[in-house]
This record gives sequence, structure tokens and C-alpha cells, in this order.
Amino acid sequence: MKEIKVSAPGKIILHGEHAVVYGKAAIAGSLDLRFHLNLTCTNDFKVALALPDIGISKTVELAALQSKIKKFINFESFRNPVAATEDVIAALKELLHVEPDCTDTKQLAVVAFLYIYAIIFINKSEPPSISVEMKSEIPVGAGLGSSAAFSVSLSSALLQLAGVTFSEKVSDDLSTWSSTDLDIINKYAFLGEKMIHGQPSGIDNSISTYGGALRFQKGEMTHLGSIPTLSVMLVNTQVPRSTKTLISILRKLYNSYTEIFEPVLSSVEAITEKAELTLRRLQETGESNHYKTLGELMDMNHQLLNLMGVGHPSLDQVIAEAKKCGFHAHRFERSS
Ligand SMILES: Nc1ncnc2c1ncn2[C@@H]1O[C@H](COP(=O)(O)OP(=O)(O)OP(=O)(O)O)[C@@H](O)[C@H]1O
Ligand SMILES: C[C@@](O)(CCO)CC(=O)[O-]
Ligand SMILES: [Mg+2]
Repeated sequence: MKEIKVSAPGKIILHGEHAVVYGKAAIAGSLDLRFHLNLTCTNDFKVALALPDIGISKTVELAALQSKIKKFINFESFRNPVAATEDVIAALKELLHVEPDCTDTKQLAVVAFLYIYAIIFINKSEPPSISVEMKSEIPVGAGLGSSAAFSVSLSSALLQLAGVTFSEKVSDDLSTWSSTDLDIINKYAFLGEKMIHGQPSGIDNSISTYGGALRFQKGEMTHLGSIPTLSVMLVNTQVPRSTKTLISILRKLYNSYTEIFEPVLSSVEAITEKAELTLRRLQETGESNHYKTLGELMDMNHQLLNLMGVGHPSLDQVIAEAKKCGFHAHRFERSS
């Protein structure tokens, strides 16, 4: 029985979170916390998905999937996957017995999975029967890119099954992809993120696809090659939230007070630029005064995120405690 195993990393955004949705620059790096996917080919004419971390398990008949959504699927080419329309999302929700106005991102994970399956396979004469299990080391809804790692894992596994992309063996238990194939995987993963976040910038799926540390702005990314190795302490407040909700909170504020929030977002970008420059200087000179600047930038970034409506008292508490020990921080973890 054919099996495919893939994994994808989570991410941490150092600066520019949320502002990046408005076209501002952000810098981020991948984490060694990963999302794991195990796909098995079956012969039962079904697509089965198990997501034990979020308590979801769904099986759909291939015939039902085809009859429900085939007419809505626009296919141009494998290289240019088309985003889901309202019609196809509605049809998938109906198939899954999910309310039409459901915004529960756990349910939307299944919608995203079936949509990506459908755009890859639905026009084939014999779409494959598969059973997929996905488990993650990345906490859900903690700001560490779990949704992106989910979308990257499922896109890479399904594209590999379809023979659209090919992984290359690096060692006995490790494979990788060419940059052309990574570009394709990233495009499909972005469509998955759209289902889960609503209006993502694309930074999370890009970091999870390409790894390393990136500067990202308006879909363009540059690898931050030579920056110093920094130890970052992640604190999980255990207060989960949905990024989709936070994005919409800021969107409402931005629409009501655009003249106030434009300069706020520009200030966030100025922090990102200054941090990038400081990291480079630190790498070149090793001078310790740059750590002080990085700390101050973290503090300012945190205050701006609070102003943007995406903070949480639990984060302020963590930051206050960290400060007592000389640490500076901003909200990698947030709550709705
Ligand atoms: N382990 C998992 N199993 C199944 N689905 C998951 C898992 N982790 C994340 N997801 C999907 O991602 C959603 C959470 O995504 P959300 O964007 O709100 O948080 P995040 O990606 O962890 O944080 P951020 O986007 O701020 O980095 C879940 O509701 C689910 O749809
Ligand atoms: C909050 C946000 O900036 C990052 C989510 O991890 C949203 C996005 O860029 O899509
Ligand atoms: Mg997410």
C-alpha cells in the first residue's frame, strides 16, 4: 500500500506581524516544531482525514465529492491553482454538514483539505482513495504558524501523490524538493491558508515551505542569510485564539480609523527595518549594544500590537515577568 510521509515547520515572526497583511515588511524564521502528515492510499473510493489534535475525523465518499463540487472547480494548470470561490466553499460545507456561515477554523481545516484535494484530483478519471492523518508538535492557535504548516504538509503530500512535484532523497529518512517544486507547494498552501485565515499575507506558508529566516513583503521574500543566532524563549499562555478573528479585529479598526492606523503600521515597519539592520550590524561587529536596541524594538513592537487590538492581558503579564529578569518580549502568542 502506497504511503507518503511529510512534515513542515512552524514559524516565529520577529517583527511585522499583522502589519504584513497591509503590505508592510516582516521578518520571520522557521521553528524546529513540526507538523507531521501520514498519507495511505486505500481502495475504498473514499477520502478520510483524521486530525486527532483538534478532535476531528471525517470521511467523504469520492462519488459524493465529485458530484457536489466538480462543476465549481476551475482548473487552469497545476502551476496556477485557483482560489476557492464562495460557491465551492458553500458546496463543501454542505457536503460536510457544516453550517454555511461557520467560521470555526477547525471545520475550515477540513474544507481546506478537501478543496486542495479537489483542485489536484477531481478532474482525473480515477481520483485516488486516501486516508490521511495529521499530527503536530506546533500548538494550535498560538501564533506559531500551525495552520500554515498544516496547509504546507497537505499540499506537498497531495502534489507528490499526483506526480506534480517530486521529492529528492537527502538521506535515508530525509527528502527535499527543488525550488520550482517548493514554489508550487507554496501556492497551494497559500490557498489553504486563505480558507483558514481569510486574508493571509502569505508569510506563514512561505516560511513553512522554504524554511530558514526570511524578510517578506507583498509576496516577495528574501532569505536573511547572515544574521546572528539568537536564542528565543517561547512562552505559551495556554490562551488559544483564532488568527482569522484577530485579523478581522484589526481590519475593523483600520477601516474606522485609517488615518490613525496607517502611521501605526508604518511604525511597525520602521521597527522591522531597524531590527533587520541591527541584526546585520550585530552579526558584523558582535558589539553587545545591539542587543539593547533589539530589546527596545521588541518592547515598542509589543505596545503597537496592543494598540492594534491584537494583544491580551496574559501576554502583558508574561512580558512583565520576563522584564524582571532582563528579557524583552512581544506577543508571539496571543488570544482573541
Ligand atoms: N494539529 C492540527 N491539526 C489539525 N488542524 C490544525 C492543527 N494545527 C492547526 N490546525 C488548523 O489551523 C487552525 C489554527 O490556525 P490559526 O491561524 O488560527 O493559528 P496558528 O496558525 O497556530 O497561529 P498564526 O496563524 O498566528 O501563526 C486550526 O483551527 C486548524 O484549522
Ligand atoms: C497575523 C499574521 O500577520 C501572521 C499570522 O501568523 C497574519 C498573516 O500575515 O497572514
Ligand atoms: Mg495560522
